[in-house]
Parts: sequence; C-alpha cells; structure tokens
Amino acid sequence: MSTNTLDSLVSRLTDLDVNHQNLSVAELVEKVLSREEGVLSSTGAIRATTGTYTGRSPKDKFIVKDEESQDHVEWGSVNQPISEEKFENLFHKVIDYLETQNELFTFKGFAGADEKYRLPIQVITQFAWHNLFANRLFIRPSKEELENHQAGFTVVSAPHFKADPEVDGTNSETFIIVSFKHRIVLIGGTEYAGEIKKSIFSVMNYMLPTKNEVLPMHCSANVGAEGDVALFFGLSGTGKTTLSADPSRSLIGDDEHAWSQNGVFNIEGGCYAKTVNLSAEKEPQIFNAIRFGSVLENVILDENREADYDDTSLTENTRAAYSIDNIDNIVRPSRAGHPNTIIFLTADASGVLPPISKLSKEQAMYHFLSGYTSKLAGTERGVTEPQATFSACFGSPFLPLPAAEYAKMLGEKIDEHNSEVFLVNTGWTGGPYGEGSRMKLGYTRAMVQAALEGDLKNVETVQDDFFGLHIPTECPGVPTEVLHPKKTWADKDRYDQQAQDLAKKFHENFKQFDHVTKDIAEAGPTFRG
Ligand SMILES: Nc1ncnc2c1ncn2[C@@H]1O[C@H](COP(=O)(O)OP(=O)(O)O)[C@@H](O)[C@H]1O
Ligand SMILES: C=C(OP(=O)(O)O)C(=O)O
Ligand SMILES: [Mn+2]
Repeated sequence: MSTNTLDSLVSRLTDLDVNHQNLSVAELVEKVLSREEGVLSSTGAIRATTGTYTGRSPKDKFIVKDEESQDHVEWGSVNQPISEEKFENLFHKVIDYLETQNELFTFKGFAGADEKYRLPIQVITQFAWHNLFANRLFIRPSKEELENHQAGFTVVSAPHFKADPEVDGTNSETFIIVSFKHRIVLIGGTEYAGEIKKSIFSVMNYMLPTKNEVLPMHCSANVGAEGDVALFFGLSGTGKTTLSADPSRSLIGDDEHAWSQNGVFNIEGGCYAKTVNLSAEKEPQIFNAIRFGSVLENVILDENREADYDDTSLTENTRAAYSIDNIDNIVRPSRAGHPNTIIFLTADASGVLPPISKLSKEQAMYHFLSGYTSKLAGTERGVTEPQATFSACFGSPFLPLPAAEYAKMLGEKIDEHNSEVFLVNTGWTGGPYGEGSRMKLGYTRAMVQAALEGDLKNVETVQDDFFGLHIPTECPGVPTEVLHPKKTWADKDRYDQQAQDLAKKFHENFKQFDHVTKDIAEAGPTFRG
C-alpha cells in the first residue's frame, strides 16, 4: 500500500467527527436511554440485547497479512489472513458509514495496569452502550492522562454496518479485523460487546511478548492477605471470573493478565461475568456488582425490571460488564507479585478428570499446551452443547503468535518463581454431560482454597490410572469420594471407556507439538491404547 493511502487511513480516523468523547458514566447512561439502545434494570444497570450475535464469532475474525504481521503470526483457522487491499476498502466503507451517523462515541483509556507496559487505546463506537462497555472494561484515564492521551491502537465498532463477503473478502456480513501495521481493529455486523474487549486482548497477545518479553495470559488473578498471588487459567465458562471473586482474597482481575519480571498485572479495568443462573447466595460479589453503570447483555428482565438470570431465552451466554471498583476487595492498581499458585481450569464434559490434581512441571507444560476443556454453549457462535476442545494456552482464539512461544515463557517463569500448578475440573462428575452433574461450586471453592492455603502441599496423593494425575486423598470441606471421579460413576466400565477415549484425544492433539522435550511429551495421559 502506498504511503498516501496509509496517511489517508489514519487521517480519516482522526477527522471523524466523534462528537462525544469520554462521556461520564451518567451521561452515557442517559444517551443509551434517550437513543433507546437499552433500558434500566431494577438495580440501575443498563440492559441491552444484541440480536443475532450473542457470542464471539471466531470464523469472522481476520488479521491483515502485511510486512508487519506476516512473519510473526501463526496463520491458520484461528488467525485467518486478509489482504491489505481488502482491509483498506472495507475501512473506507466503514468510515463512510460512520460519517452518516449523527452521534459517535469515543473512549480513550488504557490496556495494561502497569504503566511501563500499558497500551493507550481508543474505542470509537456507533452505540452509546458499547462505549459504556468500553469505559467499564478498560482502564479509565485520569484527567491528566486523558489530556496527554495518544492512542496506540484504535477499535472501531460499527455493528449496523454489514460487509458484503463477495466484495469485501470476509466470511459473512460480520467481521473483526486487526491491522497490526495500522494499529486498527475494525468490527462490523455484530453487537456482541465481548468482541471489543477480546480484540484488544489479541492485540496485547501480539505486542507484549514481541516488544517487551512480557507474557500475556488468559487468566483471572487474585491475591491473599500474605501477598500470595494465584492465577486461574481457563477457557470460557470454566470459572475464571467466578472463582477469582473470593471474599477472602483481593481481586486483581477476572480475565486478562500479563506476567513481567515485576509480577502480574491486569490488562483491564473491569469484569465481564457470565450471569446464567447467577444468585446472590452462590456468587454474592458478582451479584452485587451489577448496579448503576453496569451493563447487562441479553439478560431477561421481568415486569419489575428485575433480572431473571435463569432465563436463557436469548442465549446461554448472558453477561454482566462492571467496573472492577464494583468489587469490594480489590488491589489498586491491579498489580501484584509473582504467582505462588497457578490453577488450570477445565470443564470436562466427559466427567472423567479428577476435580483437583497436582501437576509436576512437565505435566504443567503438557496441559498448558493441550488446553483441554469442553466448550460450553453460547460463548462462541454455533456451539449449543459441550464439545471437547483443545485450545493451546487455554486461549488459542486470542493468540496471534505460535502457542510454543507463550508456553516457553510460562515454563521459564514457573521455574524461576517455583509456582505450584494444579489442574481443577469444574465440569462434570458422576457421569458425562447429560447424565452426571456439574461439580458443586462449593466443593470447587473448597478445593481451590485448600490449594491456595497450602493444605495440599504435604497431603498424600494417588495417581489415577489413565492420566497419570496426582489426586489428593483428602481435602478439607470435600467428601473423599468426590475427589476420585471413578467412585462417583455407577458404571465403572463406562468410566474406563470414557477415560480411555479422552486419553486418546489428548495424544492425538499433542502430535502437533513435536518440538517439545521428551519429558513434556511423556507427561500426558499414561493410557496409550
Ligand atoms: N464447580 C464450578 N466451578 C466454577 N464455576 C461453576 C461451577 N459450577 C457451575 N459454575 C458456573 O459456571 C460458570 C463459570 O463462568 P465464568 O466464571 O464466567 O467463566 P469464565 O470467566 O472462565 O468464562 C458460572 O456461571 C458459574 O456459576
Ligand atoms: C468474553 C469472553 O471470555 P470468557 O468467557 O473467558 O470470560 C469470550 O470468550 O467471549
Ligand atoms: Mn470470565
């Protein structure tokens, strides 16, 4: 592309008449209501619905392949290439479209709570409620920071603009396109707000390791009274947000963090919780965070405008977005030291993985690369019931670089800081999905607490027959039979069969990682068929 077009891209963005810049939360709420984009809930939150797209749309996500990105990105079905020409054409069409709008909203702020590594970002949105979302999820600037703000990346969200796949080279009328060269994310055709935050996460996953040798991670994080830090890695629905909200520990963040030589820091300034079946009894912190300024997405309200969290008629993936300040015990700024404990969360729908097991260093690397879980209904388009999936680093939809690069960094950091690693199955027990039941949240919380408080350090373990995982024989607050999945199944032979099937899937998936050391390759399931 010529320098001319490059300049014109940037200048068209700068010249865009964005008449509402960093409106206050109160003003944004007024805008949402006067523009009839949403309604107030009984607790003062904004409720918006998103139409067709109620979850992320991975098939519509592209990265512009140009001289900046081509040699770095791991191209494939996750990181699909799109040409500079197509991007440029679509960009101009989106800007033409936005210029027809009477009102546009921008949020300027930051991604990254560590000033040394933070990325100044701006989010230009067609919808006021998307701007409220950006304000809640990203790091809000002080007055001074706003005055000196120079955006290092821009997200443009034009949900009512639809692409023409034939002409525009997209997969459908919906698109999420990242240009690392122009530092622009273009979103169109979808109203699901999660795309906005997760696209900046993808950007951080590209920029942090290459420029700063900092490891970005799809995990939640909290810190205990003694300064002991815990990370919870996991794919969507495995419990990152739920388990990091723990009244006995201070929250660092619920979804996106980075680990530098100084410790961990949150990338965001807010949380985005799944609200399906949310209750004040089981998840009081999240329940009470949903108040004025928060956003409820695709949640059904009753005639008194009270949220009915059990109603999934729009989607299973109902969400609440709220500022981290809505949680009582947080660390501010959202930073802490090096992780003492790392928990890999998996929601195993086949019901065979133990609810908690201790991982050796090699097992930790094996499971990080494997990233096994079951995709639960809703968060991604087209997923309606649990599907076994392997998602490297527990976050492959967001990783532009090869998984091995992130895994290598994690391995080095775990070695250096001697972090203890556990695998926690928050999924099914007593049988597979449909027959067994989901592990009781209370039990999972008790197991996590035991792991974090060191109660499992010297406890006796037994090795399971199929996966080679070390299962504690006892754990405070948890009946012993719950710790051994086979004991919870009525039909032991079927358990063995399911476990063997899953072990085979692990081996099949791991074949792609032929470069790892023998120790790591052999740390997978002991059953080899
Ligand atoms: N044993 C369990 N551990 C964690 N979450 C559970 C458990 N059982 C049910 N859940 C539910 O699963 C969902 C986990 O979602 P969430 O914490 O938002 O996941 P993530 O942040 O990883 O996407 C919540 O709705 C939570 O109530
Ligand atoms: C918002 C998302 O993240 P999570 O479900 O991991 O919280 C998502 O994957 O769209
Ligand atoms: Mn979450």
